[in-house]
Parts: sequence; structure tokens; C-alpha cells
Amino acid sequence: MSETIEIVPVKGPIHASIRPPGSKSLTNRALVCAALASGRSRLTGVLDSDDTRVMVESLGRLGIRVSATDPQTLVVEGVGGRLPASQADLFVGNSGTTIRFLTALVTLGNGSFRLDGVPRMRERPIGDLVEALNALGAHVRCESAGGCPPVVVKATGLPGGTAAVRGDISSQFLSGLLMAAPAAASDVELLIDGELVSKPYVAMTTRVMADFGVQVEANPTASRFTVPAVGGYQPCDYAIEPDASAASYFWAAAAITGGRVEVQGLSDRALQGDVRFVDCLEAMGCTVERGPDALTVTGGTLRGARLDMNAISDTVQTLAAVALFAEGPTEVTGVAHNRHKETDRIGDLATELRRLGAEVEERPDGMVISPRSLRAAEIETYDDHRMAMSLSLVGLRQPGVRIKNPGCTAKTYPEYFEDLARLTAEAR
Ligand SMILES: O=C(O)C1=C[C@@H](OP(=O)(O)O)[C@@H](O)[C@H](O)C1
Ligand SMILES: C=C(OP(=O)(O)O)C(=O)O
Repeated sequence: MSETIEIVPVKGPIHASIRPPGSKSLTNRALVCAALASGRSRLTGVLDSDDTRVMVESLGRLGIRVSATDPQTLVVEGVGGRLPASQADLFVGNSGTTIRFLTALVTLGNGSFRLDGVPRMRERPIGDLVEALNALGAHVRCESAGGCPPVVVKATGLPGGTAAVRGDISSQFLSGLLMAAPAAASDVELLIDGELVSKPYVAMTTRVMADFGVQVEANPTASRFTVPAVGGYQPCDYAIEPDASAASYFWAAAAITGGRVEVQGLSDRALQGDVRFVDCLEAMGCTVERGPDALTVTGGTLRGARLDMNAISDTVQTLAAVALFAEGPTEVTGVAHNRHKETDRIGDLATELRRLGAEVEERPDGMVISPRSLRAAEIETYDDHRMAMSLSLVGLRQPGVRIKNPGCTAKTYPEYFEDLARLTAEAR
């Protein structure tokens, strides 16, 4: 892909329908549960992107066979909680789900494992997961001080028991612990330290685990989880929903151009919390149709809103793009955890919004975006797929928006710019 891509503004509202590729979060969960199931699982509608490829390749290095009958269908030969490999070096790129889920998973094996990624991955926290695994009897350490990858595991199986895990940095620590826990030697009890962020992802984890035959017990406040030591999962045929975070770009395209975009394959009852992004657009003046197998957004007169996006933090950048076209300021709160993602998604997002002409007040846990006259800009993407995808939407109305390194969308959505071009073709 070229070094920059210029987005050509549309002449009118976008009217379109699309089914985005499979969910990254569901694909990587289903792969982990299928890997620890006794027998063959078939996953359909999977995402084929950098983040799922590093998961599949890493499982392969651990001796778990995953084959593709087509790019959207994977067959996993589950090993039932006993990892075949006794040594493996796993490269996870910048996939948070892969490194957090697999650090927990490899403690179930017998041998030496090392997990590492790109330079940014070496700045993303994992120390709290390491501590929790050690409290369950594992032998895990970060190679250097600071609690970030590379991670080294001397595995002799996971004894189990009780551990506290910090909830306010990333929910992926808890999800990783939960998914490994059924193959521990004894039941696992996890106590959440601090406010749990990104809660819908934990609900997604327990739903996928239930689909693979393991029931997690959670107390009513979701501060304690217990997982029975049943040895692993039951294999199954598993259909993956389209990715709701990817869908946010197309709903936002409707909002920004005053059009109407239907996203197929998602509903209010989806396993992904990010479908709630449509509620944010509704609060800003859009109309939402909630069907049994589609969520449709129609643009309206956009007004700023105050939104706590703790539960749906991957859609903050999409919302920021919409906020640039609203009447009045938009305040985003509750997303301090966004500073630990592919890039600092508060500081770096503020920089790029200002480059486009907006006034932005940065806060520790969010920002206030005050729309001003927009201007042409060449956008830095910081190797963050969501920076590229979200800020490209500004170019649908503002001429001269150029996105640097558009190929970075390969992390979760390799065909994003092709799909955006198709979606907007009729409005050009
Ligand atoms: O569990 C998951 O699949 C994810 C959890 C979220 O991370 P945090 O829990 O770190 O917020 C989200 O940002 C990420 O894209 C996917
Ligand atoms: C934060 C993200 O990914 P991860 O944490 O899985 O790397 C994301 O996809 O926006």
C-alpha cells in the first residue's frame, strides 16, 4: 500500500449497507477455547488480520494445529488442556489479546516459553497479569523491569487457587486468566482489584467460555469470578459476529455525511459491547434502527455530548471524528486505559485532532473536543489502525485529508480502505 492515502470528499450523503469482517476479540477468544478443547472445533466468520494471524501462528508453535479451509473458516485440533510443545518463542506483533491470552495459556504447559512483540508491545503493561498467574502457582516473569513484555514462562502446569488481579489497566488480564483457568489443576477464584475497565469484554469472555462448555460464576458486582477445574473445553462449531469496532467507522460515515448506513450481522444482542457506539451517535443527534440482524444509523443535525466511554474505548477515536462536525463541544470521560493501547490514544489523538483544526482539552481520562473550522492535514497514524480508520472519515467532508501509513489497518482490517471506497462510491 502507498505511503499516504488521500481521502476524496463525497458529494452527498452515503447510503449503503455493509457486513464488516469478523470480530478480532471473538476470533482470538474462540481460538484459545478451541485450542484447549478436547477435539476438533470449526470456527466460521473469523477475522483474517495481523492480530489473528499472530494468534494462529503462536498456537501452531505450541503444537496446536489450526488449518484454514477458506480465509474465514478455521479448523482447530484442540489438545484438551495439555500443550504438546515443551519450548516455544512466540512473536505477537502488537496484539494485546494475543500476548495477554497466551501468557496465561502457556502456564498450562510443561517447558519454557517466551512471548515478545514489536517495540510498542514492549511498552504495553502485562505485569499485573504476571503477578496474578504467579499467585496461582505459575512461574512467569517479565524479562526487564517495568512490567512489560518480553515475558518468560517456566511452565509446570497451573496449580490454581485464589488470585487478585488489577482491573483498571486492561480487562485482557482477567480474560486471559479466565480462559486458561478451566485447565488448571484446581478451581480458580479471581478477585478484581480496582475498577474493572472494558467490562463488556469480560462478559464476552464468559459467554464464549460457556459456548465451549465452561460456566464461570461471577458475583453480582463482577468483582469475583470462579472457574471450575474441568480440564478444558468442549469442542464446537462456532460462528463469529462481524467486528463491531470496525462497524463504528461505517456508522460514523453515515453521521458525518448525513446519510444512512446499515451494518449487517450485528444487533443489540451482539456479544460485543462496541455495538453500543450507536447509542453515542444517537445522543449526538443520529437516528438508530435496531433490527434483529442489522443496526442502521441515519445522520441528523449533530450536537456535542458528554459520554463515558470506559466500556467501549476502542470507539473513542471514531467518536472524535464525528465530534469535529457537531455543534458544540464533546466530552469523553472514563478512558484513561486508552493510553496503553497501540499508541497513547488520548495524547496522540488530541495532537491529530488539533492538526485538523479542532480545539482539544486533554484530560487524564479523556478529552473535550471543541469543533472549529477544519483544515487539510496529513495525519500521523502512530502505527495505530484505529487512528488511520477513524480520521480517514474526516476526509469524507474536509478536502485534503491525507492518512500516513494506511497499511497499519492490517492489524484488524486489512481491506478497510477498499471497503470504504466501495461504501462511498455512489456518493462520489
Ligand atoms: O479483550 C479484548 O478483546 C479487548 C479488550 C479491550 O482492551 P482493554 O481491556 O485493554 O481496554 C480492547 O481495547 C481490545 O481491542 C480488545
Ligand atoms: C486495543 C486494541 O487492540 P489490542 O489491545 O488487542 O492490541 C484495538 O484493537 O484497538
